[in-house]
Amino acid sequence: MDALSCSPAAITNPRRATLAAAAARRRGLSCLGRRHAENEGPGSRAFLGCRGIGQGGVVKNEIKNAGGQRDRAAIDFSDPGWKPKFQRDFESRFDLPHLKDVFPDAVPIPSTFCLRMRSPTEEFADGYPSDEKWHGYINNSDRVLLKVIHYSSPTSAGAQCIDPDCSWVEQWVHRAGPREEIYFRPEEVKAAIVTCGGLCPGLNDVIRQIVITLEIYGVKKIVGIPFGYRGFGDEGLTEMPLSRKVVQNVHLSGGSLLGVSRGGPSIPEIVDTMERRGINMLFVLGGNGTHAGANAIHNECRKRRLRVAVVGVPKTIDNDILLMDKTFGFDTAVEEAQRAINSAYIEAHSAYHGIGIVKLMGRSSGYIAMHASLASGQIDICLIPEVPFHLHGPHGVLRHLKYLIETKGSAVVCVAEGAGQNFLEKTNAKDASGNIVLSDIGVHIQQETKKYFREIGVPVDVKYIDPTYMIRACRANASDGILCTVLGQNAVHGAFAGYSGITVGICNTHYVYFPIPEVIQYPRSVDPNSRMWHRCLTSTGQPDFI
Ligand SMILES: Nc1ncnc2c1ncn2[C@@H]1O[C@H](COP(=O)(O)OP(=O)(O)OP(=O)(O)O)[C@@H](O)[C@H]1O
Ligand SMILES: O=P(O)(O)OC[C@H]1O[C@](O)(CO)[C@@H](O)[C@@H]1O
Ligand SMILES: [Mg+2]
Repeated sequence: MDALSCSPAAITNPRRATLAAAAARRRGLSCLGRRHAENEGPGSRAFLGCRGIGQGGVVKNEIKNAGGQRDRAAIDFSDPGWKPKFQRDFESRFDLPHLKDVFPDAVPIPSTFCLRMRSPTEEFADGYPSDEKWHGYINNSDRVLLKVIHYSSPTSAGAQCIDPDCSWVEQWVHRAGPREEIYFRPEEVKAAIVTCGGLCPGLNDVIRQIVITLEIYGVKKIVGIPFGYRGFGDEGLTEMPLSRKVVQNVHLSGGSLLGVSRGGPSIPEIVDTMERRGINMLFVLGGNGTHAGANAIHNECRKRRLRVAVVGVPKTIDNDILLMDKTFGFDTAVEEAQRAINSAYIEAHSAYHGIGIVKLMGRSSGYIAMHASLASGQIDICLIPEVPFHLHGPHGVLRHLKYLIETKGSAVVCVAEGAGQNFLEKTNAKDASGNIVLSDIGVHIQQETKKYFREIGVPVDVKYIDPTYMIRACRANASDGILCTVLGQNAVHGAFAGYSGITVGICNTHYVYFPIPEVIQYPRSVDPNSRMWHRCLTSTGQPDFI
């Protein structure tokens, strides 16, 4: 069935095609679309069949477009001018909010960031230093291409098309980096850094780079807000003065120098505190929730007409922020997960009928589980939230485990924490930030596995490993260290350039700024029709579990 599911035979034989389409749906493939494409030729019908788009020329575009966004507006593809209109809309969506939007008369000054001649101890009594010959700045009009694959058909694996013909539509986003003109005088800046949400490898590296870069601009007043947004509400939590000296070695250990938290004060309370303390540059390190907060702080500052720059740095081992190649900490988490997987493999391999089960983080996205499975090459079954599965029944995970025990003698399962929540009783519990507290799928699979093999009278030795907090409390690896360095520096450049309500990211290996709302519309998740998920299936050799 698997072999047939997208084969030409499935396309020409209607019964097989039905079976194939069902199998493809289970895997999240676009086989149905391919069948239509073969029968009716390429173009809009194929696109309709593939993605279930509505009738007629005006198409309610519910798919993810090439920017990874769910389109909000209906696009009339019969209009020959739809493409430039789309691009204009895209450009305005990705335009970066700037202080000049609120203060049109704001006058920039030449940048104080110059690598040739800066001295961090310099005072500005005699004017700002400058080096007109230095060409290290980014032009405000520099752009980076958001998506680089031209899919020739919606049926291509992982295709993200805007229109039925999958036309090539260039989508440009703003290049990050130092600008020649800046909108803050360094001696008037009080910069604050806050780290929110769960821990993530690299937080200290980013804090360190923000401090170092601020000092190179000439900023003297730099503080850390203790324990996330909570530090803005609790007067007992005092600001931590930061300098190059303080942060020099912080990247050598994991965690956050400043501490983290979930929940905290309301947005007006946060902005009240910022006003009271004279904070006019805020660097916010966190995930989706933190960025929603950062954007709300930015809006509140605008409402109050405060000259404040709020800049985010996306932090999440889950890698669930839209549009970027990856978030910092993800690589390290995947690498650290290898240790747990390898231990589970050795335990399983050394035991008689050994089964190893490893649960990895990933509330709604299976990136860590998928990448860790791919990297290790030791996983037989990878289960992620994006791909439904059965535990029991002829196509269930347990039946496949029996097959693996019979044929290989051992097996290793990697499950993301958000997978298979439908099997578990909902707790209805929420954390301080309002995130649903998930039930433990790892423990459930462990129990069901033991029960199943007991019932069929096959002895197995099940070992369960939950390295959850170990994979995010460690220090950043080299590749994350570099990513953190660049993101931290760019966050400072963005703030000095006068942008606010933005975040930094890596996009096709280049560094960019995004308006915050564009990256937090919903959590980024693994596309079951992506080449990466297909590669994972190829590597594990697992069948559909539906
Ligand atoms: N919609 C929102 N508006 C304003 N603030 C928010 C919002 N969602 C969350 N926050 C605040 O942001 C902070 C972090 O949120 P959350 O705990 O969801 O972590 P996160 O940033 O998503 O990171 P993680 O990836 O670790 O979950 C909390 O202090 C929370 O109160
Ligand atoms: O136990 P905590 O600290 O609330 O964090 C758990 C959550 O943090 C995350 O790692 C996100 O950072 C999720 O994968 C996980 O659900
Ligand atoms: Mg979150």
